[in-house]
Amino acid sequence: MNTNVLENSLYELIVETSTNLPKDVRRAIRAAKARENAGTRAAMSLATITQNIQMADDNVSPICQDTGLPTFKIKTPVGVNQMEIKKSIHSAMIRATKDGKLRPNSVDSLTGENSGDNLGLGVPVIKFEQWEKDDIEVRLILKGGGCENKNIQYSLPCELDGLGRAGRDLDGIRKCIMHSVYQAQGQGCSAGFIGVGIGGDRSSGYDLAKEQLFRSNDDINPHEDLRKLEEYIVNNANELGIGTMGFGGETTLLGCKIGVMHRIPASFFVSVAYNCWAFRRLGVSLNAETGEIVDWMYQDGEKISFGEEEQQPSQTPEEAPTVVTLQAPISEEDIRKLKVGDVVQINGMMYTGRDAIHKYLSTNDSPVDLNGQVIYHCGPVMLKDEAGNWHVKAAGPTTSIREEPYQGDIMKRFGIRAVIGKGGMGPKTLKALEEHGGVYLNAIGGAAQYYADRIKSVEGVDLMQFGIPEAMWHLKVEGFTAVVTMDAHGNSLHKDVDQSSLEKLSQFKEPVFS
Ligand SMILES: O=C(O)C[C@H](O)C(=O)O
Ligand code: SF4
Repeated sequence: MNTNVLENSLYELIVETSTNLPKDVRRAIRAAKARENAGTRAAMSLATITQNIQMADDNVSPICQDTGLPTFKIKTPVGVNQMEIKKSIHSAMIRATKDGKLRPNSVDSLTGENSGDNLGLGVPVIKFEQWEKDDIEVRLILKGGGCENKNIQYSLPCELDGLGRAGRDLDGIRKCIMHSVYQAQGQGCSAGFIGVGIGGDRSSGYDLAKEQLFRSNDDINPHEDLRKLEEYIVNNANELGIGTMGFGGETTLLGCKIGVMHRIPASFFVSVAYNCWAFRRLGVSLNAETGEIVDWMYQDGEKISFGEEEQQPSQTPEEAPTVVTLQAPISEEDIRKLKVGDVVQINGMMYTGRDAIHKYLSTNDSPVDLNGQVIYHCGPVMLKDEAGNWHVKAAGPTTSIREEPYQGDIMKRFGIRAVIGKGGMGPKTLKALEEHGGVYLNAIGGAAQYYADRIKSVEGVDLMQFGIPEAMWHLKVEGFTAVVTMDAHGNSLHKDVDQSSLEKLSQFKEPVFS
């Protein structure tokens, strides 16, 4: 096999997977958009999502800045050199990272050092299998961290919030899956897709769950009980009212695929792999002699483009939210005027800060004056040009709840007035927002192209020792739009949606499959 051709084919697979959402996923998102009522937060969020999908297509740039943990699943005919394929994957990954199609995402778990090229111990994940066919099949999923963190594994029997006892039967499984959707709230960038593995042990159960994410969203489960369960879950999970980004709404779940395997008598696991709407998985068939791509997977049917006319749903004046323009630095008085539900448009500076920065600021001084400023929970994809200037390639929000232990104290200590992220924060931050005069602003998770477009220049960077995604980038923005979901008056949309969805979950307590 010609290794250059093979490397090019794998490079193409990586770039397409990161930038071009598969057709089955696009169909599900389009259907969800059609279900939302015009003017609601869910409809506006879905309009941003579809606009972002289109921008990623047009710019050939990452749909989401978190290009995830790459997992390759490969089937080869007998006699193909698997070590050669592995080497070509590694060089294709390095190239895709240099070209800004992947974020440098591989971090040493002990030192925190980013390898810079997306390679590392166990990264990327590559799994080989042999088969009888003549072609090589390579499937790739780029699974982001926010949704991965919402995976959950149940050991039956167990007691579940809102649902009571889940026993070792089909109905207990049903309860676990309903609960898994509830517990993800908006933090895995709903509306999501779930893969479920029934049985196995803790590791093979999760493998089976992830295997389901490689099924086409439109396929029909040949196992009749599982087909019924999949249908039940998609229909009823959408009654939970969590909605896009956890803002409330008609669609919470876009797909559910369930697989089953045997278990040993003492164990009964139900493992759920949650994937965000930015469901990046594709596959190719390669000619085993030449390494050329002969076919693409998941690409049946018409390609759905999300054109201009679809972008903004029409709004009646009374439904339209209040839009407030903020110029950073922002005064306490202006912040206290904001209420949950307001839409803000930010102009001026914002500073990125995520996990490493929050930990750092809890015991160190800030490299810049943050008084009145805005912190953006974001780990962007950045590229340096030949003149040494940085450019933003993708820059959506990251899950904020991870900063809950630090956020309130840091806001007070440095005088920060607003934090932007996604998925909301908890009671400690809510209390600090009230005491100090601060707001939490929710941006649309995954909309990395949409937000990159609002960033007009990169004015500087600090704490680069933490690596590109974790450094503190100084960004100048214009018209950066986000929704107030936690205000300085003790209100939190996240708390409200959590409570109302728990009440709705409890309506699914009675047995269905007994
Ligand atoms: O790492 C990121 O940029 C985002 C992450 O995927 C998240 O959802 O929190
Ligand atoms: S930010 Fe959201 S869309 Fe992007 S990888 Fe994380 S969970 Fe997925």
